[in-house]
Amino acid sequence: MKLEDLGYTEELEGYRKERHLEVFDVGRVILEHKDKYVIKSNTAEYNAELIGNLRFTAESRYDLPAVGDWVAFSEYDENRALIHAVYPRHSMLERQAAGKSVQPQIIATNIDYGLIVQSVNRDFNINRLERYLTICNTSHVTPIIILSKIDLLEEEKLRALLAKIKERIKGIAIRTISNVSHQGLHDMANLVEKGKTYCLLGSSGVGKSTLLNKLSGKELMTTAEISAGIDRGKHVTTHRELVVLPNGGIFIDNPGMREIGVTDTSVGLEITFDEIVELSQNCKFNNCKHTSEEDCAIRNAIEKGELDSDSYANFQKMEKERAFFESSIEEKRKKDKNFGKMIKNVKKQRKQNKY
Ligand SMILES: Nc1nc2c(ncn2[C@@H]2O[C@H](COP(=O)(O)OP(=O)(O)OP(=O)(O)O)[C@@H](O)[C@H]2O)c(=O)[nH]1
Ligand SMILES: [Zn+2]
Repeated sequence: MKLEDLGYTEELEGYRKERHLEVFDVGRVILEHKDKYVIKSNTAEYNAELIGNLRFTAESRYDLPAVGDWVAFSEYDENRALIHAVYPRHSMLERQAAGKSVQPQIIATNIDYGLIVQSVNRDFNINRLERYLTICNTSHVTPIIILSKIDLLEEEKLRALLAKIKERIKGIAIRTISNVSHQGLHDMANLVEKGKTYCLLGSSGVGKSTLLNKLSGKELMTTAEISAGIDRGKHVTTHRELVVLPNGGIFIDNPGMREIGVTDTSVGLEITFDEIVELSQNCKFNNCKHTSEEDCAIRNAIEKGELDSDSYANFQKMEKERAFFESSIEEKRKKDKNFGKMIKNVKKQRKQNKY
């Protein structure tokens, strides 16, 4: 493998020379966990940590590596490395938190294309599409719209839907695919450029993982689960967040990416799962957790085969993610508020002291 296969460019090589980083090796961050990283070079993968200087001089999260970053590193032991510097980024996907967030959360960096996936059946929502486009545009990521599950829509309706989108959203590439009939998958594979980095954006269940598996020509999500062994002797099974497909495209798929989707779909949760929301209103107890309570409408419906248990499980998962996201946003707001109060108090104090 060459570094170019991981997305390395002449600009990065130029920077390397300019900053005299040739004494170090070059690698790309493929996994981040707390302050531990897994980086991939043209020859191997390393469990890496930051050199103290990088950690202590960092003024903010932006100065520290994230998945997708290029870093200067040195190997100090077999497959163990120290990260000395982070190369400049050409794009960065951040968590779009409401208000000014105390600590920015970088989801991934150096992404060329954002594949915004919406399924044509239940997920399709043009407002949300525009929101994803905005996320891409602010992040310097080129958006491509992917309409998935077209096997579930008549051709005529699909044509009408495309016309509706094109009327409102202009100048953005649109592709239609089905992971079932395989329509459009060939086109999709041809669209993917070697050495370019992609990320899949979109709600849970629209077919992102399935698409990635199809493009990779194998069951990627399972084979990518390799033992990372971050602590010696203790092997942790971790899913690599950056993978190179056989067609040369580099895909970043990490949990944070999904949370972008979840935050934006929080409103849509109740629409997508209207049946579940409606059912839950028929439970005997208002605070029913749908686990072991008597006369639970949800469990009854699942037992009678009126409600798909997979669908319910998916709903629960998304609901949990949404609740988690909401509470973390709430926490941030509180912190911001406290900080604001502190500033106000200091100002007041100053006024009183007349300095
Ligand atoms: N009919 C139809 N079903 C599909 C298609 N693609 C995926 N599915 C099904 O949709 C469900 C969700 O697919 P996933 O690929 O797991 O969706 P995802 O977007 O990765 O979801 P998360 O991992 O939760 O973000 C699965 O049951 C798939 O079998 C498609 O093109 N047509
Ligand atoms: Zn219940």
